[in-house]
Amino acid sequence: MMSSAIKPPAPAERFTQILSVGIGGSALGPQFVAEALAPDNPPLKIRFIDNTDPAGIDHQIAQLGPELATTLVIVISKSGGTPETRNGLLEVQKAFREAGLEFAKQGVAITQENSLLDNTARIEGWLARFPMFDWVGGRTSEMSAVGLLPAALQGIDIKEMLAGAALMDEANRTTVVKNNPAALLALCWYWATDGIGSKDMVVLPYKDSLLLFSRYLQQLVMESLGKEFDLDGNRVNQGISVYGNKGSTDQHAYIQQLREGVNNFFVTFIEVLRDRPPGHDWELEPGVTCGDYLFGMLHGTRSALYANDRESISVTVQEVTPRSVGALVALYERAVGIYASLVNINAYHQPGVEAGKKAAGEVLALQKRVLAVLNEASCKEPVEPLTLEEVADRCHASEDIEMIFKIIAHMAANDRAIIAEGSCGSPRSIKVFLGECNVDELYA
Ligand SMILES: O=P(O)(O)OC[C@H]1O[C@](O)(CO)[C@@H](O)[C@@H]1O
Repeated sequence: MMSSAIKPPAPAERFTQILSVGIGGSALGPQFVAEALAPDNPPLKIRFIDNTDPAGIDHQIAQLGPELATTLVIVISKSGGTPETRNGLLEVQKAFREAGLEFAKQGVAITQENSLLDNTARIEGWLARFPMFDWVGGRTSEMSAVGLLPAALQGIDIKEMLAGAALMDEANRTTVVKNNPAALLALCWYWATDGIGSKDMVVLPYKDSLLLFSRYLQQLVMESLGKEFDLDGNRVNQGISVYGNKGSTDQHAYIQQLREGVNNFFVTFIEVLRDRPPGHDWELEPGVTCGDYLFGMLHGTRSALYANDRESISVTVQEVTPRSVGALVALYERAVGIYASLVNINAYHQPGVEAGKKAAGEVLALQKRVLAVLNEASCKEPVEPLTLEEVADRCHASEDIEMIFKIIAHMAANDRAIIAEGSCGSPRSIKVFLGECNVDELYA
């Protein structure tokens, strides 16, 4: 990539679209950068599968239609074992098989060497594999192959992104705090939130192309700073909540509450000085352009909030370019690191996420037991529809009866279980069985 060997294709070359499969730090940076910087008619248009929602995946694949044949699929996962990403890959591979296409010729993996994904891509002979390094965190991977490969293929100048990030890093190396942008930002967060996350960070870029900045920052800040224990093992429940969208759009949504409601936030205004590329501006009323209105809205809101004791930070960039976006990414990555040091926590792990993943695994394991019990009862002659209590008893999981109900309701909604009596609106009334008896199938 750095040698510029990777270029977007010329028209009528082999690929026309990119389908990126990844989640969290393996999706949010590329999504933000595509929205911020991709040209209006990129050489390769990018779309994302970033969830294990089957309908969402179907929607992306349906929208590709016959262009699946000319779609480069980039599967991104640092660990190479994230279930949502694995499921997205399996769904896409199924779509390729059904279309009579060979996935390996169009698949690219970005992952740590020897991960499950890396080994799959190697054994199946995918088009290419790009390494992710252990020391690059998922949420700080935008400037690695994770962000740079999709960006380069969309015709975005990745050398300029890196140059912007490098300039910002340079500025952040000074030990003179008032000249160090990341240290200043981190100190502002500390000041605004009393160093305990007492207020939320509302991120408001006044520029449509920066719409996804707040989503990107949400993971960067909250997954890094939201920690139960500090580095000395004290329970601290640290973190700063992040939300936002864009101005002035949000002025017509929730700014009313920010100005007059509960004072539990600070705003970060992202101001972009250049409204349009040179030579395209015009005055829609004497002396005033459309961009002047945006400028007025930003500064009007900022003053109105200030007048009511609501604090804000303003970050100003000249224009939205690969260089300024690279600089913004580096600024926030460093500010998060510095803030973590200020409050004595580890910004670079995420133990809390593991709890949810483990619990999801337990739900799926319970579902297999429920299926085994229902299968046995459904294979009887005549079929034996079971109540919730009966299913729970036979699963030896009476304490999980609510979860068993959820599992059955989900299966019934997807035609994988049949409600013989009662309705899901009144759980104790239902009797359930499977439409088919799968004698040969081993569910447990
Ligand atoms: O890149 P991976 O390993 O698939 O992980 C995806 C995301 O999952 C997390 O581990 C937990 O949400 C994030 O830190 C990470 O960005």
